[in-house]
Formats: sequence, C-alpha cells, structure tokens
Amino acid sequence: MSTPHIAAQPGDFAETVLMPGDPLRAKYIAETFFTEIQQVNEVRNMFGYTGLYKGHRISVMGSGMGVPSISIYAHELYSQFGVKNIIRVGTCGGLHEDVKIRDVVIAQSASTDSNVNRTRFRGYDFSAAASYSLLEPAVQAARQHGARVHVGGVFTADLFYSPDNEILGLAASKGHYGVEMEAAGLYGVAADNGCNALAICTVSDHIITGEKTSPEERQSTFNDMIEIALDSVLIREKGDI
Ligand SMILES: O=P(O)(O)O[C@H]1O[C@H](CO)[C@@H](O)[C@H]1O
Ligand SMILES: O=c1cc[nH]c(=O)[nH]1
Repeated sequence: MSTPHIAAQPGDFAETVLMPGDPLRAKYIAETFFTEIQQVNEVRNMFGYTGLYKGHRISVMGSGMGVPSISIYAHELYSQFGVKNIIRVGTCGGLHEDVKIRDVVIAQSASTDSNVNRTRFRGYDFSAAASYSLLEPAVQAARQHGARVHVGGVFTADLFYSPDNEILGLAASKGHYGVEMEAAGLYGVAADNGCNALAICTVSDHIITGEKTSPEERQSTFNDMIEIALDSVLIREKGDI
C-alpha cells in the first residue's frame, strides 16, 4: 500500500505518531529512545520509524516545515494508515515575556495567518485546539519531568521570513506563548479526520529578547520534550487520565 508521500504497509504505523519538523530528528528519536526499530517510510527522505518505547509500540516521522507539508503527512497517516494520535514535537520562537529559551510550550490552541482552516470551515473562524485526551497527559508528564512548561496559545505563521513582523507583537500582546509553523494546520487536519492532535515545542530562540539556544542546548532541551511526549503516551495508555 502506498500514498503519494508514504510508502508503507497497513499496520506499519502505531496508533500514535510523534512528528518533528526535521526528518533527521525523527531518525534521532527512533535511534535514541526506541528499541526494535523498523523503518516505515523513506519517500522524499521523510523518514518514518516504528519501534517500542518502554515496551509500548509507537511511531515517529518527520512532517517537513509549514502547514502545507504537515497537512499532507497528517492527512495520509490518519486516513490511510490507521493513525489516531499525532503529537508534534517541534521548536518555536518565544513570544511572551514569561517564556524563557529552553522552556516547553504545550499548544492548547493555535492562532494563524494561514488560510487553511477558513478554507476547510467555509470562511468561518475554526477554533484550532489540541485534543484534551492528549493535552492532559502531556501536562502531567511535563510536571513529573520537572520542566518549565507553559500551556496556552501559539501562533502558527506561514512565513518564517516575514516582511511584516507586527503580527508577532500583536500575538504576544494577546498572550500567545510562541511562534511556530504547523500546529494550527495539524489541528485542522485532525478535526477533518475525527482524530487527535497535540503540538509540543521547545523554545529555541526568543523573538522579544533575541536570545538563542546553542546547538548543544537545543539537543538536550529537545530530549526533555521528547521524553515528555513519550511519557504522556504511557500515562494515557495506563488509563491514569
Ligand atoms: O523544529 P520544527 O519542528 O521544524 O519547527 C519549527 O522550525 C521550523 C522553522 O525553522 C518550522 O517547522 C517551525 O515550526
Ligand atoms: O517557526 C519558528 C521556529 C522557531 N523560531 C522561530 O522564530 N520561528
């Protein structure tokens, strides 16, 4: 079985897929955290893997950057490969004064300058929100982990290099914690397919203060976020939530 962008067999993906933007981070996650790893996609080098995390079957695949890219992969995973839950594990720019670099932002909701949700919602304003069944265990896992975590809105931007960054100041003034490029689209695709989605991001740089993390810091804070995402899946499976 194959879709235009994923060449895998039915059952190759677990019910829950972690999605970083970068396919090499997907490879890193599989090699660092999984046992019994099976590569399940390599079309366009968008690497996907299924393995075991603490004995629980789980998958990871890159999403690419931006709403169009993650929308393609999320739609194919939900509609053709039996995936029920996608947890984006990405990076974001800090927008809010309470947010420091290396903090974790759990995106309860996502505002956007993308038109995709209006397209799918006949011009009305769709509320792009995380699935509570993924959100609550993620918050619990983050607290257990001891991470500095913020739960709230993010701004999903179409342009990384925008000629007009005033929207980011406005988003900050309305309490958005970070800017990234996928969450609002992912939440829309999950709603289309009756499935679950959540975006978790580590703050890699700060839009207001101009601070940036070093490559080493990015790696270790990325690991914190991955453990939070993976442990949230175990908490959910155990039915503690
Ligand atoms: O680190 P990832 O998951 O790619 O996320 C962020 O980084 C990319 C921009 O550099 C965008 O995809 C943005 O959302
Ligand atoms: O999309 C992103 C991701 C990280 N930092 C940013 O400024 N934007």
